[in-house]
Amino acid sequence: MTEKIVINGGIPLKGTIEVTGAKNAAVAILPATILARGVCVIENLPNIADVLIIKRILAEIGAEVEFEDGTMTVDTTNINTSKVTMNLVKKMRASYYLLGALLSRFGDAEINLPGGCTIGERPIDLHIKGMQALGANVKTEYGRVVANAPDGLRGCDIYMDKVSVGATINVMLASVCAEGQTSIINAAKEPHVVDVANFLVCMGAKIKGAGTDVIRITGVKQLHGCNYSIIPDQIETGTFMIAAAATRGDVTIKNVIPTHMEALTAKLEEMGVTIQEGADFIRVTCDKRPKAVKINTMPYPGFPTDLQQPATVLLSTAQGTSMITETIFESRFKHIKEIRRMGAQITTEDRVAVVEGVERLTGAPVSATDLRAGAALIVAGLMADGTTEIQNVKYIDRGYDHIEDKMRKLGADIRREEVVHTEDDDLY
Ligand SMILES: CC(=O)N[C@H]1[C@@H](OP(=O)(O)OP(=O)(O)OC[C@H]2O[C@@H](n3ccc(=O)[nH]c3=O)[C@H](O)[C@@H]2O)O[C@H](CO)[C@@H](O)[C@@H]1O
Ligand SMILES: C=C(OP(=O)(O)O)C(=O)O
Repeated sequence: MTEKIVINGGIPLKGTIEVTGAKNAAVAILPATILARGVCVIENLPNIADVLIIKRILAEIGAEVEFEDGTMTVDTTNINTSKVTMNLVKKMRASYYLLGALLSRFGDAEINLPGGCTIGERPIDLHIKGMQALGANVKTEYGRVVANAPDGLRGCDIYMDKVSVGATINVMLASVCAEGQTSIINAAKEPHVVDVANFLVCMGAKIKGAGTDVIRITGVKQLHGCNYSIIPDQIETGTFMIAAAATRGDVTIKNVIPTHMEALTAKLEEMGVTIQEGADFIRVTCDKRPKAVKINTMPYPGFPTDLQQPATVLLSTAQGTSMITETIFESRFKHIKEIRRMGAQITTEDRVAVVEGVERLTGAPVSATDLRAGAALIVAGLMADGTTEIQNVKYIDRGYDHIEDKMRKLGADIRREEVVHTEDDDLY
């Protein structure tokens, strides 16, 4: 069934909501369970499409998997293949983690090249270079990555040419049971990188330095099952913070780690938005048009690229001219074409967007091109006068756990409807 989200905007969001576990930690930790000899119980998982896809992939390769109320029990003891070539793999980015985990456990792996949001070219050369440095033969052919390490994986120093979340985590997965010590130099420091490292340590791995530029891993013989609870989602938290400011609302977001939000909090404060923090909550209050600011996306602890799209929408009604530079992904401005339909005044050149703040946005039919573009359009619909209809909801469902229910709890007039096709849809 194809669905759309319909929003009657202009209502300030007010109240309290809780965020769920982090998508980008969940989609790495679930493949990491392949490394365990035993049962892993993973709590605080978001109920999102990407998690359900990994669950299906794990089940198809022989794992026993149960998922209920945010907790997944995974027993990977009887996985019977290191070949993961079903179409599901292409539906998400994080399937690249199957490569590191299967190679580590079986000494070989074959996976379809991953999919994920179309926000740039997104090569996986650093993942492959990392596996090769550990002693694996890796080739890409017929849309698949094929790797094997007949002599086993051996620890070494791996210098990352770019800071990459995926490559850092994948090399961690491949090296935790390699012989000797591996150092990942110029490693990514995102909260989900640290969460995956903590999970692996809980399984018996020896990892030091996660969250810094250099991660040192001493290989162990094998890992065991464990119980683990995923960290709160930094990007879901940020999306709610932005939506609160964008609708001139007053929202308390619970179950968060405020230090993960520092880059966004600083920018919101610079815009004139009031932020209050407690040990595990953030309250965002805004009663006027924010001030224009400059944003440069950067690896953590810089401003996250995943929040650039919703932030652009917030700035579309700021006072003054904002400048947003997207340094991570070369095609992450696709949402701008859509929010221009809602009255935003934004020009782009290469990786820079210049946002001339307008008084208000107006509702329009729009379409999500990727996950955070979809989240950005929800924020736009909530702040706009009139009705906004967002098509391609499937992208939003990849990463947000019942977002419209949470927004409704904050007073938003938002609903999901089935798309009824008309003859016009078939014209071209
Ligand atoms: C599932 C997951 O966790 N997705 C996140 C992950 O994506 P992902 O792991 O794909 O992002 P990376 O951190 O790897 O990408 C950073 C940059 O490095 C480039 N690059 C990456 C790998 C590689 O082998 N070669 C290469 O050139 C990418 O094209 C990009 O320009 O981190 C991104 C950056 O925080 C987030 O936007 C995504 O939400
Ligand atoms: C880009 C994202 O996801 P993925 O890497 O899974 O495509 C995202 O979560 O914003």
